[in-house]
Amino acid sequence: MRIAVIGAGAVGCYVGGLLAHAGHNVTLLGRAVHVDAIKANGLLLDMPDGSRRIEVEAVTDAADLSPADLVLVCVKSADTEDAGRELLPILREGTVILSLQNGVDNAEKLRTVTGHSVVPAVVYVAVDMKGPGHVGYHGGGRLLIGSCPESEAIASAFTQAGVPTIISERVLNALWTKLTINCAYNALSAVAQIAYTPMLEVEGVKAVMAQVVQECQDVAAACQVWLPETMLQQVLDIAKLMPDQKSSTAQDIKRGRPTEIDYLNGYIVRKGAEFGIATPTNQALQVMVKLAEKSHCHVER
Ligand SMILES: NC(=O)C1=CN([C@@H]2O[C@H](COP(=O)(O)OP(=O)(O)OC[C@H]3O[C@@H](n4cnc5c(N)ncnc54)[C@H](OP(=O)(O)O)[C@@H]3O)[C@@H](O)[C@H]2O)C=CC1
Ligand SMILES: CC(C)(CO)C(=O)C(=O)O
Repeated sequence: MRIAVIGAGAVGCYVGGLLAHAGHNVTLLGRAVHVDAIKANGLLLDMPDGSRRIEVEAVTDAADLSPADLVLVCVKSADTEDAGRELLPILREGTVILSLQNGVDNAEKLRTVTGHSVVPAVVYVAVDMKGPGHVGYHGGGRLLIGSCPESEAIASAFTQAGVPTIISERVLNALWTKLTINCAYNALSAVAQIAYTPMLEVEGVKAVMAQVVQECQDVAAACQVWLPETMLQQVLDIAKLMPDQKSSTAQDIKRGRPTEIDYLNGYIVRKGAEFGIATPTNQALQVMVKLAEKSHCHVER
């Protein structure tokens, strides 16, 4: 399968690297710092059983990409539309675009920009870039992808490559469930730079999370998405699953990078406003992260 990965960052390098290792024809499109390192030394992937170097094509210019059977969009949500415009020349009639991103409307944005059908995916993996062309793995690894005629072949290729993938007719629900978890954890962990277990021990935190979840449920219902009745319990259980984890938003703030908060709590606020649903807790958390972005913006790169 000819695969183009738009966004040679943590998720793109992890999934693209494993697919290349399994023998697929993969090209990563990314920034020079990572592409130069990958060209010089291969992609370095740290796994629990040791590190491996993977030979994989990498380019910085979309014009150097060949037509693809499968395009994986792995950029942060703020970059989705630009990525969609960049991938237009490599699309053919049968090309499948897969959005490997958090947030619930990236596939829709890509559909609008490309005029092509796009399959959403939920990414249950924790990875980061430890340095140029160097991916660190911290857990998980599964994907849930939406259904399309090619889904079976894609899921099978991914699973064989070490990315266990299942197909779901309810991928939008799963994306909303993940969004709700992100809304409850990411901002609180970010503004305090605190891990989940100590965070939940602070008086009032669970009550704030319950308010966030209720607002997400109300907005989801207005969007015709029904979150599970056990949503709050699922949220609270995350801290037991990853007690020492700090959110990706906390990590972005620490590194002085822009966060995805406008597509997490910010999305709930915007959609709530559209439907006349009050979302004061999500709004307060969004604003707190925007403030933290401003005050921490040159802390650590
Ligand atoms: N990391 C994780 O464990 C998980 C991430 N996700 C989601 O996956 C998505 C990707 O996250 P992640 O991999 O962590 O992000 P990263 O920032 O590590 O990777 C994205 C990379 O794409 C680059 N990029 C952005 N736009 C373009 C473009 N048009 N052409 C080429 N390169 C581009 C970015 O460069 P620059 O920074 O210079 O813009 C960056 O290097 C997000 O939606 C995230 O929420 C979901 C689950 C887990
Ligand atoms: C699930 C969670 C909250 C784990 O840290 C996450 O997805 C994130 O940090 O963005």
